[in-house]
Amino acid sequence: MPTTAFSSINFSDITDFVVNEGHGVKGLSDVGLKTLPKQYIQPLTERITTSTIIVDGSIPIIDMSNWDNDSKIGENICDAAEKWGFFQIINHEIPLEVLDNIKAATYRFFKQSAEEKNKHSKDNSCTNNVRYGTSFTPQAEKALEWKDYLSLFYESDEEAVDLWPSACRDEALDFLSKSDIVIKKLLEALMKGLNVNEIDQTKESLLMGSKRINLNYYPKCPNPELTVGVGRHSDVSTLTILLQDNIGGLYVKKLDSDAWVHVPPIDGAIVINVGDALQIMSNGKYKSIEHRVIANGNNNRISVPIFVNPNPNDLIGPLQEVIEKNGEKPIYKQVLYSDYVKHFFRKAHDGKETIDFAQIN
Ligand SMILES: COc1cc(/C=C/C(=O)SCCNC(=O)CCNC(=O)[C@H](O)C(C)(C)COP(=O)(O)OP(=O)(O)OC[C@H]2O[C@@H](n3cnc4c(N)ncnc43)[C@H](O)[C@@H]2OP(=O)(O)O)ccc1O
Ligand SMILES: O=C(O)CCC(=O)C(=O)O
Ligand SMILES: [Fe+2]
Repeated sequence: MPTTAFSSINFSDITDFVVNEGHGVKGLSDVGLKTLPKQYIQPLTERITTSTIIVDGSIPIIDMSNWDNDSKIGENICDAAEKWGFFQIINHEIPLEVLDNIKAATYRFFKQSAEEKNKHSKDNSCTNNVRYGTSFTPQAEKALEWKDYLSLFYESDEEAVDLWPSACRDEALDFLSKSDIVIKKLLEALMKGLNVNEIDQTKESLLMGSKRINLNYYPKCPNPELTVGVGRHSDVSTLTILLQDNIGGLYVKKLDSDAWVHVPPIDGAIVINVGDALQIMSNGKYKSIEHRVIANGNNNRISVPIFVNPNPNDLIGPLQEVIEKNGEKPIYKQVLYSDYVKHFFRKAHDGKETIDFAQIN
């Protein structure tokens, strides 16, 4: 439990309590706050309303079980990446136990005291590769988001053993390593769809040269209709492999529309989405789609995305094969991937605007 009693949290101290002292929004939720602090009230335009939600469409569900014998699975993956930018996979061969273990580890990490978690905050962490935080970029946001997170950038098992929090380290490493086979299958199919038939070492670095795993915690929220769990954004990854629990609340923007579609939790499924890096490499063929998470008034929710990324030192741009073999005009320029990511992290969530950084004007 937080050391500060509910009655003594002054509203002007909220940011200090949540952000600086490391209690997070979980700390606010735990003390039974009845009214959403004003710092979390989002403008009307950023709240999801029933008028923008559609119920007559849903992202594809792709069964991976017959991968070795059925080339249609690869085609369906490419189709989903073009038309939705999002899909769910089932029978993906990541053991269910690995998924259960990382969910339990997420709860274990966030159940710790603020003092323990805050050892990994931006100011206190002894490494940039481990970061505990809240909202997205509190210093750049006009309204905060109702989410705490732990973000772990993978360098090596040895480094993780030394530096990642023991509450979740082994389970996070296991989820990362067990997801590798399916990540390679997905990338193989997506490259085939671009007429890239071989993933050599240079391509492998570009497509999956770095990985980051985030543990997201969305505590029960007073007045959830006034705020968001995560604001509208697209991921800056190549691909994101997302494990969500059974609560729901992730919404995806339907291509070329203003409608938002719910991503229903399916036991044992993994949600896959195309990130900006793959949209850029495919010269816009695969879509990195805006998505967001609502806050929930009744339940806590967790999710665990693995962001599969280029290497930070890679230059990313439309792949040569796409331009040469397919005879396309590039719509994006070459940018250093770490510059792209820094641009993303230094501003508040702003929908699809990050990609303007790479657009040829
Ligand atoms: C948290 O809520 C989120 C997160 C997301 C994430 C979606 C993704 O797609 S994450 C995948 C990102 N890709 C990578 O991490 C791979 C490439 N990595 C890099 O290039 C570098 O590791 C780096 C991320 C650029 C950091 O390099 P470094 O040299 O350490 O640069 P800094 O100057 O320290 O950081 C730059 C800037 O970013 C902020 N920042 C760094 N890491 C994180 C992080 N894990 N979470 C949040 N912010 C981070 C850092 O504070 C710096 O900002 P300043 O204002 O302090 O200058 C999607 C949705 C969410 O809600
Ligand atoms: O929690 C979720 O379902 C999605 C989170 C997300 O979009 C992210 O962490 O990038
Ligand atoms: Fe995301």
